[in-house]
Amino acid sequence: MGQTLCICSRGSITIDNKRYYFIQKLDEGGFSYVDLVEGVQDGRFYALKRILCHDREGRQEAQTEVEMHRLFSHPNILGLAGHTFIERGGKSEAWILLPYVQKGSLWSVLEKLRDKGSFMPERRILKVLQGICSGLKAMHDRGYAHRDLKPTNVLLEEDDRPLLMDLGSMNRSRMEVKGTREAMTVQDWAAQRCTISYRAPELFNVESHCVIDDRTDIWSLGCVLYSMMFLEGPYDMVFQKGDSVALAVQNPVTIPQPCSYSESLQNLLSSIMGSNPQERPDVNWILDQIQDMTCSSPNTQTNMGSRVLHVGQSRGSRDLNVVLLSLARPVDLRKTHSVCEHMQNLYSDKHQGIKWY
Ligand SMILES: Nc1ncnc2c1ncn2[C@@H]1O[C@H](COP(=O)(O)OP(=O)(O)OP(=O)(O)O)[C@@H](O)[C@H]1O
Repeated sequence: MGQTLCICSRGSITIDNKRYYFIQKLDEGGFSYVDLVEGVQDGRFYALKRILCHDREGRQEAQTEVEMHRLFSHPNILGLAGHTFIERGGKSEAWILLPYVQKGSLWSVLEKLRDKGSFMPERRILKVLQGICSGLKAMHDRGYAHRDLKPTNVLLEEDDRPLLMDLGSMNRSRMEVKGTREAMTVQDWAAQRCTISYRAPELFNVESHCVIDDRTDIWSLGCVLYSMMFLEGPYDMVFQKGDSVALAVQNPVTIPQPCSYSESLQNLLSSIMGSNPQERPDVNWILDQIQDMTCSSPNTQTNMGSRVLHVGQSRGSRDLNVVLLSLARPVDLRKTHSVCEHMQNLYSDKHQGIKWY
């Protein structure tokens, strides 16, 4: 990537000999300002992330973020369009040019649903989760961990394809901690770089002799899944009330009840969010679960116009209880019957009887 940049009077910048017009401010992160710019040559929109580097270490961190973007060419990881460093008054600023994703972050989508009093259907959750896991798998397979996975760091394309972004906290996934001093260094680093309400329990009190690995991302993934289900992070309220997140994450996650999502999804959430990292699954196992659930879970919005609200089994019974919500129009009755037939086929192997309500 070239190092040339000029700021012209008409509000344009040049990176790698290509000019971009400034359009408007987009957002502000904890470490950066993000602007919308338009390529003069290609007419495309880009997000320009500007990071103020206070010292040599800050510059190195920004350089690492650039390198992490370059390392991956994956449909679920945001690519890099260009970058440069500019020096001003003894300080440097990293300018990272990224493809602009108009729909914005997963968090902004969840906020809109919450404002409308709506929710995210299970099938949609599974689709987004699968994409996030595919991006994570690419990172973990190459020995890296994201370390700051959260709904504001996932962008959603128009077709709901998620893109992992903000690779500024990424590092090698395996960190071997030998002694109290190293433990404190890792803990202080996590306090700065891993968002508190999505931070894995083992990063709050790092033990003197331990291995931190990519399962910190799995914890954060659980928090992202929880956010999609309940439109807020599991520890958002704890943090907002000023209570201790470090303490709260030691207990098993509480799933608000009644919950309209399938038991499989609730179980998946509980297994992902194990406080003990040794008991947390890896991303491959989660991808397998999602695959199974996508193929077999009937507790989703169907394209037949009816919605299965609940599937469950009474204790000690082989009967399956199904609560089916049919849309009110008469035409949907026929469709409801086809959902029943479909489910009868799905479950006939495993269950002697299905009770419909
Ligand atoms: N390519 C993009 N397309 C659209 N919006 C973007 C893009 N990149 C960043 N943004 C917006 O800017 C916000 C901040 O970006 P980013 O998370 O990279 O900054 P940050 O300073 O590292 O933030 P933090 O560390 O607080 O998460 C994002 O949450 C998103 O709303």
